[in-house]
Amino acid sequence: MSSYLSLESVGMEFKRGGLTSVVLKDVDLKIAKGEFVSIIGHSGCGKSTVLNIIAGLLRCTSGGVLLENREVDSPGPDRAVVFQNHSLLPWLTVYENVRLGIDKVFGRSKSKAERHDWTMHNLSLVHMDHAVRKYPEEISGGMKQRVGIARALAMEPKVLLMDEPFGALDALTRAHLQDSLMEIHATLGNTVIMITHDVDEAVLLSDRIVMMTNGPAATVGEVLAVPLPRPRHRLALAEDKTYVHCRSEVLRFLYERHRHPAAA
Ligand SMILES: Nc1ncnc2c1ncn2[C@@H]1O[C@H](COP(=O)(O)OP(=O)(O)OP(=O)(O)O)[C@@H](O)[C@H]1O
Repeated sequence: MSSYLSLESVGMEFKRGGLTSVVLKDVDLKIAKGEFVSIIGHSGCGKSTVLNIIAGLLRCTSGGVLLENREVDSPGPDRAVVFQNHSLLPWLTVYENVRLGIDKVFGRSKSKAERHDWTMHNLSLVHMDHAVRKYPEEISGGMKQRVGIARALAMEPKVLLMDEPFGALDALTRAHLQDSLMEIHATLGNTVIMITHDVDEAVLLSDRIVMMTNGPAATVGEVLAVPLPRPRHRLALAEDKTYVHCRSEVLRFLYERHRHPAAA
């Protein structure tokens, strides 16, 4: 069966001077359309490297990535990335930051009025349509991440790639953004791959959690399905048996079966 996105025996080596370091080895993963997948693993195991290979920002040294059966070998608007620290252009307003990418990708296919509407639509998806005239320095960290997500969604990517998107935010803001992301995923049905260090975040948001072994030569250790119905509500889940079980499975993987060498 062919999958929507597939990583086939992906390997990555970095060469520096005469030294070669094997970061990833035989990473195999198949992701279905509309699936929400989290990648979790100890610091430095290679999560960002996996994401950057899918994004086309890095080329793997063996194996390959297929999206709808076509090989991924360069960045493209079909794979939008949201990083931990927002990458908004400080001299542009919230509106202009989102509009810029829309003009670039849809300059020919959408009229000016349609591009305006599309900008506003995506800003309202992340509840930022009230701040269109503000500059990045005038809004909070959480708001900047919202705008970054709007900018990524506006590309209508086939896959939304998120590298610890909420890692720099306080717990409350993080919870709000997680709820918004679940809402967006429910509305648009996008395929999402998210790196996180937060076990609760992984269980709350994901259909499956990919747990990576420690490097060097890191690979997929285990994949945990999260069979919780949606919509999911954090308060109701706190004592839900399936939730608690998934949470402890991930913790067990990280702290028993694949304890970080630095902590051993
Ligand atoms: N361009 C590069 N050249 C050499 N080594 C690299 C390069 N990029 C990453 N690495 C190495 O690859 C390994 C994996 O890095 P990566 O950033 O993918 O890990 P990570 O799991 O995302 O870490 P963290 O959770 O701390 O963000 C690290 O040992 C890192 O030093």
